[in-house]
Order: sequence, then C-alpha cells, then structure tokens
Amino acid sequence: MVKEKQSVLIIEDEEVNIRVLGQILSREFNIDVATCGRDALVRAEQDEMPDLILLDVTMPDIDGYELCRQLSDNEKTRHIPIILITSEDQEKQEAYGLSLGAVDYIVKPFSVPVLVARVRTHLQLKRQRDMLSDLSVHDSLTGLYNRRKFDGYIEAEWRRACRNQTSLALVMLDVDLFKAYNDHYGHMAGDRCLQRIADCLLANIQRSGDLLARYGGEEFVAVLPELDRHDATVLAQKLCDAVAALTVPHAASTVADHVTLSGGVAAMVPDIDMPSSQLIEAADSALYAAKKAGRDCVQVYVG
Ligand SMILES: Nc1nc2c(ncn2[C@@H]2O[C@H](COP(=O)(O)OP(=O)(O)OP(=O)(O)O)[C@@H](O)[C@H]2O)c(=O)[nH]1
Repeated sequence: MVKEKQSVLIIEDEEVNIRVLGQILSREFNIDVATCGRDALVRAEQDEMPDLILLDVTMPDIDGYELCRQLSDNEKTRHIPIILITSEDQEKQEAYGLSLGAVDYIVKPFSVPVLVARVRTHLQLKRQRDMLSDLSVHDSLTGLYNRRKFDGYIEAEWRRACRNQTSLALVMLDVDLFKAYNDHYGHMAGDRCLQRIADCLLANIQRSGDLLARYGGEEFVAVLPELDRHDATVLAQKLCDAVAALTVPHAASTVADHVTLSGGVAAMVPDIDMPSSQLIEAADSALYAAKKAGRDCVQVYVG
C-alpha cells in the first residue's frame, strides 16, 4: 500500500545534527531516529519501514559505509534509498559510498534547501516505484492480489513450512455456473458480481499471514500458513457460506437461486523434495471433485 505521508529514518549520533535535520524534515515527513548502527538495522526492518534513510557516515559502533552495505545487501531493506551524509569531501569517498548502494551523497556543512530538494526527489522516485510495484501485484478488477503475487507467496510459504515442518493449507474457490451468469445478466454485471465476492472473501479472511488472490477469471485462492486440513475446511465452508449469504440473484443457476461457490481444500507439511505445485494440484483436484459432486460444496484432498 502506498503511504500518504512518507517517512525518513535519520541515522546520526550527534544531538545537534538530529535536531537540525528533524526540524527541517518533520514539516513534510514522518521522522524516526537511530543513534547507532545496531539500532538503525532494527529500525530499518520494522513493520513500518522508512521510505528513505539519511545516514551519517561517522557512527560510533558500525561504520556508515558498512551499514550502507548491510542495508543494501539485505533483501528486506535493499529497496530503501540511502543518502550518505559526511564531512569527507573526496571524490573517492563519494564514489565508494555510491558503489555500496547509496543513491546520493551530501557533504557537511550542507545547504538546507539543497538537502530538502534531494530528499524530496528521492522520495518522489520511491513513491513512483512503490505505486508500480503495488500495481504489478494487484488485480485491477477486484483489488485483490493477483496470480503473480500468489506464485511468489506460495513459494515462500512452502519453503517456510518445509523449514519449520508446519502445515500449509490452500483453499481454491470457483464461482458456480458463472458463464451462465454472464450470459444471463451481461458481462458488466458479471464484473460487479466478482467484485462483491472478492470484498466478501477478504472480509472473512482475518489472519495477517493469510493471502487471498484472484487466481483466474472466476477463481479465487487463499494461502493459509499453519492451518491444518480440518481448520482450512472450516474456513473454506465459512467463505462459501458468506458468499451465499450475499444472496446475489443467479436466475440461470441450476444449483440455487443465488450465486454460490465450490471449494477445494488441501493441506500438507512439505518435504524438502516436494514442489509447491503438489499442493496447488491437490487443491485443484479437490475443487474438481466439488464441481462433480454437484457444486455449492467444499471437498477436501486426502492424499
Ligand atoms: N464478467 C466476467 N466474467 C469473467 C471474468 N473472468 C472470467 N469470466 C467468465 O467466467 C466464466 C467461467 O466459465 P466456465 O469456466 O465455463 O465455468 P462456469 O460457467 O462457472 O461453470 P462451473 O465452473 O463448472 O460451475 C467464463 O464465461 C468467463 O468468460 C471476468 O473478469 N469478468
């Protein structure tokens, strides 16, 4: 999600510099401060990550260049632009800092308007990058995550479940007789129906590690870490019930007088040599079984 007000992490150990930078920048941005390298590494990785880091090269514990290298090498923090602040006005030092991953380099004593202008420019670029990356993982019709996000997420969760030897569950949901819905009510009404279903499913998936995505046209998928087969089945039924309770009329359905879903559930504790596609195929075959069993029901894969 792209933030309204962006945030800047100032990594600086001198009180007077913190005060000056804080005063200048807090008019436009949220400010966080770290006074040593170790604290900076923790703050850069927290849930509410900074959008930009102003890093003083001279720090008491970890050298600023080393800190810059660590932040740029870390998968979680590498996308945060870093501006180095230093009193060393040497071309070699500047080139070194930039080669470590910093996006800019400011020499003390600095001009306030120049510093603010550079911070603004890098934050604007960061905002544009965030918007692009947000668009690339969301489905434009429903606002849910898209297939690309799902593919990456299930892979990561599969590896985590394998490492921790915990269960990973997958629920696949497909709108029943949706071709007939489109044929009867028109494609635009079909789109609105999919949006209502998406909102409803999202409202009923609450745990922070869960991921709901639009898997294909009228198919949705939920990745549910640390859920076993039983609990995933309970959730899948709850999702189907919630959509049925919307009572969206479906006059062309042979199953009910309103829109219904079929669901397929699979859950596994992965082995090191099992691909994540095994879980997807299992949920898909359970969904196929639900369709064969007459639709408007949930079936579970029992391997
Ligand atoms: N309105 C709309 N329709 C879509 C969208 N994506 C896929 N569809 C339609 O969803 C329908 C799916 O049809 P089928 O795969 O035959 O399945 P079904 O009619 O739902 O039948 P069952 O799955 O067997 O219950 C197709 O007619 C697609 O055109 C979309 O974004 N908007």
